[in-house]
Amino acid sequence: MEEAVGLVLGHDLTRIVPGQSKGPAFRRGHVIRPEDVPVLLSMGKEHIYILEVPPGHLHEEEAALRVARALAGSGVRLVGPDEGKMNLQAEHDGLLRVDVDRLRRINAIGEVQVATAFDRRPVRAGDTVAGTRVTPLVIEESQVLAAEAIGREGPVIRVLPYRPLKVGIVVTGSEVYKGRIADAFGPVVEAKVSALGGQVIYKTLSDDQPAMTAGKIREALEQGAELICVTGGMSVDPDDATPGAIRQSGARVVTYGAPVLPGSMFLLAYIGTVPVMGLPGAVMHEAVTIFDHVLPRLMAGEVLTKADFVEMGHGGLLSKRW
Ligand SMILES: Nc1nc2c(c(=O)[nH]1)N[C@H]1C(S)=C(S)[C@@H](COP(=O)(O)OP(=O)(O)OC[C@H]3O[C@@H](n4cnc5c(N)ncnc54)[C@H](O)[C@@H]3O)O[C@H]1N2
Ligand code: MOO
Repeated sequence: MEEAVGLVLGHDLTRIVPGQSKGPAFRRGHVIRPEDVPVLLSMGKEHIYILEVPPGHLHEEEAALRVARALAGSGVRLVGPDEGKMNLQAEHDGLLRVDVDRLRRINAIGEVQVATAFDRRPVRAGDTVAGTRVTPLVIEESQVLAAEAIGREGPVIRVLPYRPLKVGIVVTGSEVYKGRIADAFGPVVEAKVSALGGQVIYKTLSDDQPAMTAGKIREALEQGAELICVTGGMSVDPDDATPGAIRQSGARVVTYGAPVLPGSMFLLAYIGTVPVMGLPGAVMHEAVTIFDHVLPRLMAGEVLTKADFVEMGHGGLLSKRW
């Protein structure tokens, strides 16, 4: 080890003090000093790597940087390299999109590793949405070129911004309309819409009468709503009039019922290009429901079809810890 004094480190050296810290104690390019020797030995380094990159090969940091550039589409910025790893961060709040097929092909190259969050996850500005590093300290450039070729086919990782939509909320239920209980559903919907940058421009109560609810949906539309949420009355009770009311408003129903729990009695319809959602009681009561999966997609401009809902069953049993 003492012979290493004066030589140049080939990669960042990580030091972990359990329960306290993890990070690079020495960085690539550091010239080893005599006082570093006991620290290196305390980190278990009796031997160290000195940088030497043969022709046709890349150092791990340059490789990770090039792979990260190949992955990053709009709304994503690069951070690093640090300990050979590059992170991709969301530049703004939005819907994460991962091209899962391209991701799979890049990870099949061999020694290029790319980990992402799940496709279509809502993310916040500054969230890390993906990370990449290569396995060896020195990698054949051909592997990086293969990743770059896949990246040129189209973006692998993007964050789509939310559109600042004008939103209408129609809260149904005779108990709320007649003032027997206070509305607890409207505030939940309003908070989730506002958190994604939507602006509630219309909010009203309606009795469990299809004609009244349909009329209020039309009123929201006339006042400029670009997305409409109708709450309650979505289930099988004779008083549950909301699906019929949404149909009566002239909306084209994409799905009534979805393979997601909680929230299986959800309805999505469109009046022209304006989405109209029917939100069942669980959306008021549970922290994470189908609403949290569908709203970000609509706000990001996706137009959903029945096939999109059919796909939701796998993973559709939602966890409170999501
Ligand atoms: N036999 C079946 N039972 C149930 C089914 C089913 O398919 N078959 N579906 C279940 C599901 S899923 C849900 S969710 C619930 C209720 O869904 P609804 O959307 O019909 O909810 P409501 O009947 O309108 O209300 C239920 C409950 O919540 C209160 N509520 C509703 N809106 C408000 C509001 N704005 N503020 C405060 N409280 C509100 C309402 O008073 C009721 O107590 O049905 C399952 N059962
Ligand atoms: O549609 Mo209910 O909202 O699953 O619990």
